[in-house]
Amino acid sequence: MLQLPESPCMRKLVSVEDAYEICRQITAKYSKTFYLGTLLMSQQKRRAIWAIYVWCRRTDELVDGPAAALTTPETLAIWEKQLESLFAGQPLEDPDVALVDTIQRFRLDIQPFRDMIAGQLMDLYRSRYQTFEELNLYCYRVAGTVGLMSTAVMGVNGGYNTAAWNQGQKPPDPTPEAVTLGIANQLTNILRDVGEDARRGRIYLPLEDLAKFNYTEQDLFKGVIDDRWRELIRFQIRRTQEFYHQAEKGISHLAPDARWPVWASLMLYSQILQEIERNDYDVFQKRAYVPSLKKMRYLPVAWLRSQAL
Ligand SMILES: CC(C)=CCC/C(C)=C/CC/C(C)=C/CC/C(C)=C/[C@@H]1[C@@H](COP(=O)(O)OP(=O)(O)O)[C@]1(C)CC/C=C(\C)CC/C=C(\C)CCC=C(C)C
Ligand SMILES: [Mn+2]
Repeated sequence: MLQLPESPCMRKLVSVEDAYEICRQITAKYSKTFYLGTLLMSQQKRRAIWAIYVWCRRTDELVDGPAAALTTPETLAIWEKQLESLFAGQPLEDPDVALVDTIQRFRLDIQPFRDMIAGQLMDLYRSRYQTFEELNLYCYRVAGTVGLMSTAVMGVNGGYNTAAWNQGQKPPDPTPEAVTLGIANQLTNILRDVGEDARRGRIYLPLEDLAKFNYTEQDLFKGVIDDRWRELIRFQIRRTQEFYHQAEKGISHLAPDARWPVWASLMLYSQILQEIERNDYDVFQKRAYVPSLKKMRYLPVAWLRSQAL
């Protein structure tokens, strides 16, 4: 379990180097897929992504972790005050030392961080989404924001303006696609975790979609897998794949050294959708995951795409 501040006291904090090492270890422990992606980046960018990852993970744990029952809107308000302190250059805990360094090096914007806290707040008072539009807003807040934070670190295609024919033109902005990839990842996460969420009384699939396929909340809580369910999930998978497809178009506008890691994480994470199909849409009893060996096989394909597309 990740720790929240015991008390933001006057304790001496670790060095910047040690703080990044703490963030590396936490990223490696909690997310094999994203950690693998960061290993394909330059040292400076990869460390910054670890620092961001740890802040995001800790924010998520406030509402999703083992101590979530103790979290109130007030807890999130305190967390946001702590965030403001980081942006003012004042770390309060060891991993924050790395994030403060990252914020300053990459001139990060505070807004996506605030938006993510707003997303976690939604989890405190909502356990249903009526429409896809409502779900989309939630997904932007908890995951599209990660796309914005990461893109600020990874950088855009700097070579664009140096080409004579591009003089005076702005380089294409990949941030909409970065948000789209975050949303695609979150939609995938929701499909993978339907059973786990149902056991906590939560349904993230839009209720309008359940109705469209004549599948009820009671069916979902009972874990009914039949043709209505398969059609419903196929529909969700297709929609999510469209988000991935849209996101792919932005990758060539990222800095060249960021394209391989992003292609790799996109391909690995979207592969979870195929695993759900392979499990015959049983997301109640089985957790769809991509085996490590298979992940490795995607790396060269991701590399080829990063060079060619
Ligand atoms: C390779 C790279 C740049 C990775 C970014 C790593 C990073 C900073 C991840 C933060 C993840 C996090 C802890 C977010 C908190 C909210 C949350 C839990 C969101 C879900 C992530 C996955 O969580 P989980 O731990 O459940 O995953 P697994 O158990 O390991 O499966 C989310 C699904 C959201 C993840 C969203 C992203 C990584 C954003 C992706 C977008 C980009 C990297 C921008 C790319 C740019 C273009 C132009 C396409
Ligand atoms: Mn969560």
